[in-house]
Amino acid sequence: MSNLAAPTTHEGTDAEPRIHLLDTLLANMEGMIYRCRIDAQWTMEYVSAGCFELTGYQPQDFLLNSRICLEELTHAEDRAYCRKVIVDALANHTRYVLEYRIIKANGEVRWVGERGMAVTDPASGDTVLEGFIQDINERKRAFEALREAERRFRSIFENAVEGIFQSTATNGYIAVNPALARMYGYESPQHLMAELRDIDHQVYVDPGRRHEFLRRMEEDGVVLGFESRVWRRDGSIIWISENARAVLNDAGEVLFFEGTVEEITTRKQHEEEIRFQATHDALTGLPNRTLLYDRLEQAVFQAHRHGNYLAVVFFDLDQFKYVNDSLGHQVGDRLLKTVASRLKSCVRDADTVARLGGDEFVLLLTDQASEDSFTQTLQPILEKVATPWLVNGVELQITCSMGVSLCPADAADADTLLKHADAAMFRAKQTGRNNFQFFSAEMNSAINGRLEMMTKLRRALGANEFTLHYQPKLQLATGKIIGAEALIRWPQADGSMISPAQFIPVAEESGLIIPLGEWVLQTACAQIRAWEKAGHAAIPVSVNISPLQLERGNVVDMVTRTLAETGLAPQYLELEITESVVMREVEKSFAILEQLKALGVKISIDDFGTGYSSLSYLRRFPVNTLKIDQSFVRNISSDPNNAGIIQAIISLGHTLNLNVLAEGVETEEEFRFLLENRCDEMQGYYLSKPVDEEAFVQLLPPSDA
Ligand SMILES: Nc1nc2c(ncn2[C@@H]2O[C@@H]3COP(=O)(O)O[C@H]4[C@@H](O)[C@H](n5cnc6c(=O)[nH]c(N)nc65)O[C@@H]4COP(=O)(O)O[C@H]3[C@H]2O)c(=O)[nH]1
Repeated sequence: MSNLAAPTTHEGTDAEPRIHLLDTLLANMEGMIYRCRIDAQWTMEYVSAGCFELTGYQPQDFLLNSRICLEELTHAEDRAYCRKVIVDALANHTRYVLEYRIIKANGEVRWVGERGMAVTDPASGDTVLEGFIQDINERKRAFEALREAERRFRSIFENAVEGIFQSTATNGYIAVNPALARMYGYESPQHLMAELRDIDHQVYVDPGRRHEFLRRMEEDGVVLGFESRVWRRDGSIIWISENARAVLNDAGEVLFFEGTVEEITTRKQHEEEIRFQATHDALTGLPNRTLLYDRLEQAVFQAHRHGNYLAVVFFDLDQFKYVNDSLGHQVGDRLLKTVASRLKSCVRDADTVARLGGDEFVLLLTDQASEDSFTQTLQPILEKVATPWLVNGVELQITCSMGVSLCPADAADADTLLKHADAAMFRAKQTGRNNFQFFSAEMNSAINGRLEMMTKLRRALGANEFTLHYQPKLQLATGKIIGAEALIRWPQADGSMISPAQFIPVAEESGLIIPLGEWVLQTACAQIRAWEKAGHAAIPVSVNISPLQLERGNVVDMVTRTLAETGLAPQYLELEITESVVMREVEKSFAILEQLKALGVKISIDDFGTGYSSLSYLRRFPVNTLKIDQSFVRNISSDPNNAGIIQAIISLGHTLNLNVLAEGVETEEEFRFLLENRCDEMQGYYLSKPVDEEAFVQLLPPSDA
């Protein structure tokens, strides 16, 4: 052993080659083989050549501590540890294994690994240590880096806000982090893993959810944004979103799944709120038009499929506008809420009560075995809605009208069913309200008739097809014609006339009454001026103002403009407003009438006696004339009630200093009665039917008469 620093003796020549081999091996070995004494310096007796590579010192530097000793070479902080491990091994007669730092000759600190054992020197009989020291700096550094990375990842795992899990394909968890345990309501990850052994049933609320998770995993190897409802430990339910992937082995087999879990309950609640708002009515919480259509389409589908009946009920409160106008919107809203809950209480859970807006509701009654069973549902609704309710200590009552269309009998699609139910509701209103009507084919033709009429009306207005007739008014005391009522006429190509009773309601319904009414006003005013200019005595002409004109059209502006355009003095224009319209919106009507009065035009209340005017209102209203409705004039002799009513109206009118006119006077008898009862004026076939302008002009007295 040429580079052995200590002298060694070997007996026998056959040992030479072995010694040579050992020499070579020891010299070329990475690391240092040593023999040392068990003393304070670990005094070296033998050090192999690898010593230089390992420490930067020559083997001779160590031998018998000539320049440096092993104790000194060892990093000061590790010396005690090294000594303890060795001493313990000696005591236990075992090998020792150490990892510690040395300080090389150039001052560099490096990690080394050492293993060795105590041996007895056969020559001296002393116990010495023989061992091997190797540089493990790189391995140690890699290990440290790994440990650091592991520590960092564990910290992320432990402290993440999101839940993190590893789970098996067979329904159990391998690892979960504290966030997931908290999210699912468990004390710790350990508790969660101990208790949740069946993810399929214990975690997911909706059956088949785990199956879906596994299906997607199998298909794509990942599951992204997987939203589910899951149980918490206390039985409550939360929404979660999972992102997960399959971890595979080299053979491509699934080892486990790992992923993250985010709680999204609040987001889901917001989404749910937004969805609810988009599909429900804010005031009553009932389904709105959008949701109604959805449900209706489904119900139609089901009715076809199962052969059951479906009823679509159009529901509208009677005179709801009065409640709103007279008691205010707050009371109106409360009423609508009350109605909504009453309606719900009358139908089954599977049925739908929706609000379309205003006081319009739609009911979908499904799954009925026969058409008759609907009647049994609707009758109680009429009664329930009409039950009085208390508002600020005052008892109020409101009724409703309903129209019903049936699927499949009346229509097979949602739109037509709704349209038919609406038509039937219209009929219920016409037949005195507080009732329900089933749709009939004849209603359908009425709707079509109305639609056709609307189109024709619009065209006729553009083509200026209308004309005015005038019906004279007679002053009973003098027998003189003192005015006229302008009445619209719609002559047809065949010489016939369409009655205003037919087309005025359609014009009202379509809004066409606004331009039509303006045309009437302008034509009448221009006509009076023309008569005047032609040398006839100027007489006032009255024009009918429709409810919609009063409600929507700006009547005051229209009259002001027309008077200015035609140059007519306002006292020659009289506006006839129906009593029921005035009474419908008392305050609004009052304001408009005041402004009209200020313009100087006259105002008469048409159809008086049919609209329940109260005396106090009449006194306030700036009107000139009460026109007794023709229904009272008719049969005066045969019906003493009518005679009494007319006498009462005349006397009331005179008390209030108003002019009283009776319309629809057809007979001498009626004429005499009115004369005797000091009615001021009359109008009717007895004197003249409404006639065209040329015929009317013959009735007019000359200007100096
Ligand atoms: N049986 C009978 N009827 C008599 C007698 N005297 C007059 N009449 C009719 O009674 C109606 C009186 O007009 P109204 O009550 O305002 O009722 C009017 C009015 O509400 C409406 N109307 C007519 N022209 C206009 C108009 O220019 N504008 C508006 N908004 N409505 C109009 O149409 C309704 C019907 O008008 P008309 O068919 O012209 O019917 C007129 C008139 O021809 C009589 O002695 N016996």
